[in-house]
Amino acid sequence: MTQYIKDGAEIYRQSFATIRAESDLTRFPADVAKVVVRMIHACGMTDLPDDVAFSPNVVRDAREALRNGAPILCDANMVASGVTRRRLPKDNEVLCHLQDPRTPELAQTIGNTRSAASLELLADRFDGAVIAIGNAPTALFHLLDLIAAGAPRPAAVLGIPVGFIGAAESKEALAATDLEHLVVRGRRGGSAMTAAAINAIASEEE
Ligand SMILES: C/C1=C2N=C(/C=C3N=C(/C(C)=C4\N[C@@](C)([C@@H]5N=C1[C@](C)(CCC(=O)O)[C@H]5CC(=O)O)[C@@](C)(CC(=O)O)[C@@H]4CCC(=O)O)[C@@](C)(CC(=O)O)[C@@H]\3CCC(=O)O)C(C)(C)[C@@H]/2CCC(=O)O
Repeated sequence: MTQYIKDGAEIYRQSFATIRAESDLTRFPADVAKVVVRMIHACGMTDLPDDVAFSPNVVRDAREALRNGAPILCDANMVASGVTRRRLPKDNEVLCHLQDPRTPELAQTIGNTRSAASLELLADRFDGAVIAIGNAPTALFHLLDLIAAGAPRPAAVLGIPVGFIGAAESKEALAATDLEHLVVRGRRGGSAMTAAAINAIASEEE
């Protein structure tokens, strides 16, 4: 029989110990460090901390919002699917409107992607929400434009889209705002990493 670790809790324990041994987390406050550990866990890149930028209250404010029942608004179903529901403190709604029948038409009307349109359809839920962008740079750009134009302000924005076209630029644009935010600078990001960040914020347990 092949020998390997079969105990899920032990796998997690050893993973987090390895991440903490191999990553430099010293510049992060304890609450942000826990989030970054879980993001590394989702992508296997122990140099990820070099690219993480954040506002000081992002974890505190996002956590408090979730405890008050705020929804989590996502740009992709992959992000929404990755959120572990049992970690959510108030059985919070996790919403993605990509499949909403109104999305393709709105995308045509605004001349943008379906990802951007799907987020616009959630604008009446922005107030105090936690917004998680893990895939689409256009969704993040559009979110910032909507807020600049007067849409309600979310409690926090996790801006972690991956890619080559607009990903780095959209995250720099978010980091330049006064919104509570966490970003991974540059091309790296993705739905798994973003869901992991939400999961870490939702519950303080590792
Ligand atoms: C340009 C797009 C990018 N997508 C990337 C990577 C992945 N996307 C996957 C999937 C299944 C989806 N991506 C869409 C969001 C789709 N992707 C785009 C768009 C064309 C435009 C977004 C943008 O540039 O801002 C976007 C379509 C749109 O009109 O918004 C998706 C909706 C496409 C679809 O299935 O219709 C779909 C989302 C599914 C969901 O709801 O979860 C991948 C799994 C690709 C694959 O199939 O291999 C992958 C997942 C990456 C991740 O971790 O999330 C990029 C590389 C991010 C790229 C944007 C940047 C770039 O440089 O091109």
